[in-house]
Amino acid sequence: MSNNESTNVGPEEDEAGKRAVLSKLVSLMRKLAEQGIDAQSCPPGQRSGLICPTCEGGDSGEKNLTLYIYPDGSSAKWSCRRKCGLKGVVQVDGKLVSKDPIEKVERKITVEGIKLEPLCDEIQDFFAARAISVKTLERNRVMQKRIGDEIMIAFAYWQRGELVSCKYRSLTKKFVQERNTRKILYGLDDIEKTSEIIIVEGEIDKLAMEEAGFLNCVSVADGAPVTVSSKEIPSEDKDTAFKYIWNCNDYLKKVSRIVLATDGDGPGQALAEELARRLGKERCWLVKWPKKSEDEHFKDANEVLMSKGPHLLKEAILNAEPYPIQGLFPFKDFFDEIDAYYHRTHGHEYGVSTGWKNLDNFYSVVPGELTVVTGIPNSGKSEWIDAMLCNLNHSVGWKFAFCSMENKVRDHGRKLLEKHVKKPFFDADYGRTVQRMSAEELDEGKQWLNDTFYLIRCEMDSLPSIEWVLERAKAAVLRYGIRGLVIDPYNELDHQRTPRQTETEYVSQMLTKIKRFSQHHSCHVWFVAHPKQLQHWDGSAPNLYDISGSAHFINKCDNGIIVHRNRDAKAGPLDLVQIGVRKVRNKVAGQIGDAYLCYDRATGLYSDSPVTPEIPERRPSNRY
Ligand SMILES: Nc1ncnc2c1ncn2[C@@H]1O[C@H](COP(=O)(O)OP(=O)(O)OP(=O)(O)O)[C@@H](O)[C@H]1O
Repeated sequence: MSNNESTNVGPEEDEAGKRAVLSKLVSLMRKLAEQGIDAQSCPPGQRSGLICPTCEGGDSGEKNLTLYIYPDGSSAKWSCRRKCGLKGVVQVDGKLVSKDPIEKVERKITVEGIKLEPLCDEIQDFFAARAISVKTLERNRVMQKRIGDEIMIAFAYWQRGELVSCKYRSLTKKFVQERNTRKILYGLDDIEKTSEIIIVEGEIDKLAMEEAGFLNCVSVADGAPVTVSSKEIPSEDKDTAFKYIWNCNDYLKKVSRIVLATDGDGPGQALAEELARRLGKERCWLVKWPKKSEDEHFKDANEVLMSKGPHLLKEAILNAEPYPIQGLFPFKDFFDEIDAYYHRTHGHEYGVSTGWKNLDNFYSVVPGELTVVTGIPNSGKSEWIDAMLCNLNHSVGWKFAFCSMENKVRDHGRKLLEKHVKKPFFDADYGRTVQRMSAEELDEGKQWLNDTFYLIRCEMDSLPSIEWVLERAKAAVLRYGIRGLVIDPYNELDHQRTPRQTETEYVSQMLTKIKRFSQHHSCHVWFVAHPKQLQHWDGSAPNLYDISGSAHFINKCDNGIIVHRNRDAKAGPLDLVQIGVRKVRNKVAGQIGDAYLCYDRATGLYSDSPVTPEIPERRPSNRY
């Protein structure tokens, strides 16, 4: 109403209007009271919270019913925020428009009303053939009904002494259900006082369970879905296929252990999954039916009872396994792997020797691990890794992928060929002592290069991201069967961080990705990282903590190695190389310590050094 209109209304008319609204409100309150809603204290024009007359606010008795009375007193609407489904609208001059699905569909039935009869001999024989006793049939009040000229088994659905619904099954396996009755679980009263229950897929399976001594069993009311739904679980009022679960929630919510003994076929397992999704997987166990033959399992409880008897059925139920929860495993799921490890059937369980006896005690190469290699510039990190890969290829035939952005391909090829052929590529100064490799040796070497190494190179101007590199490495595992990946060096990758990400967080996440790749593909990764600019460097070997970027390199790697070479003729031979193993997570693979190798400039090969001199380390640390 506009301001103009309100000023035009006289005091008498105003009073008459108020009286009309009041009279409508009185009628409305009466109509609401008929619905069990006491709206006496609810002012019109605003939402009020009341206790729902259907669900009574659950155990906590909360005021979940929202009632709204229109300001003119002409009508009111309500809905319950709990999942009882009560909704409705009432008009003073019109009828109740109830939206309550239960009100609409629920029919009250009785044994006499739906004309149930005691079981005839034929049906008793049918059950006897299925190993179901008369005693069990009687306790479950299984009856029969004539529909047309057919006699059907009547499975009565009781709840606290009241007949709620009835399902009929002909001997030829046709099913009919009493229409417009409330859907509940079959045998519901049997689980009222138990904390452990069994859910089966059919009424006859419920009876079979009783023969095996389990009374605490219910059957679903409807059959099984064909597959598991890919959608979220619908809200209670829309979850029509599983209405029987929601309707029995008061019984089910008290239960701590639920054994799902649905059929072993696809739909039966889909039903188990749908039930577990609704009931909570953490309190569900799953039955695996025993074997029927070499490659077939029994389908359900009744089949096991008929073929193997009550003891085996009982055993199957007692052997139910915890329902699988994604990401949560019992240790026994890994026993095959542990056995294979113990018997060393996969190979390389102790790690593969790098090819140098001096290093065998400290470091060997285990598939699926991450080794971080550091050392000051020009210390020979790349040379040593290349030499090791050549050794690994010669000893166990492994293949590798290189992501080494600093190397020109032809230079890298030259260095690898020299190690393989054991001769210099050129007859330049560095190799004058040994004869140059022949053209034939080059050809054979090229073939070996091609069969052994794969190159991950970003042809674009931009630097590759770690994800980009790992994607190609994965392809190399699948296509060529590589067993190792070298990323050399770390600072040649694109390290764009999100605005809020610290370098530490970034490094941690990057290394997690690398480790996941290496473990998943059983592929060893060597990751070369440079140390920070060392101030006042005295020529000694750096420490793992000197790696530029973050301490995560040391924390996350399985092995940490420092390559260092002597550049002081007074301190020892100039070809002497120190391989400092500073971290070994897996004691099977090695231990902390130093090995000394000799470097041959002509061929780029390393050999075991006969001497083990003391080369002082910068900032000695007892951490690694
Ligand atoms: N012990 C050694 N004695 C003499 N020269 C060596 C020795 N080790 C490596 N070199 C030479 O040093 C050069 C650099 O080696 P390499 O590229 O492997 O070092 P790096 O530590 O990986 O260097 P950067 O950190 O710059 O990548 C190569 O020419 C190699 O032949």
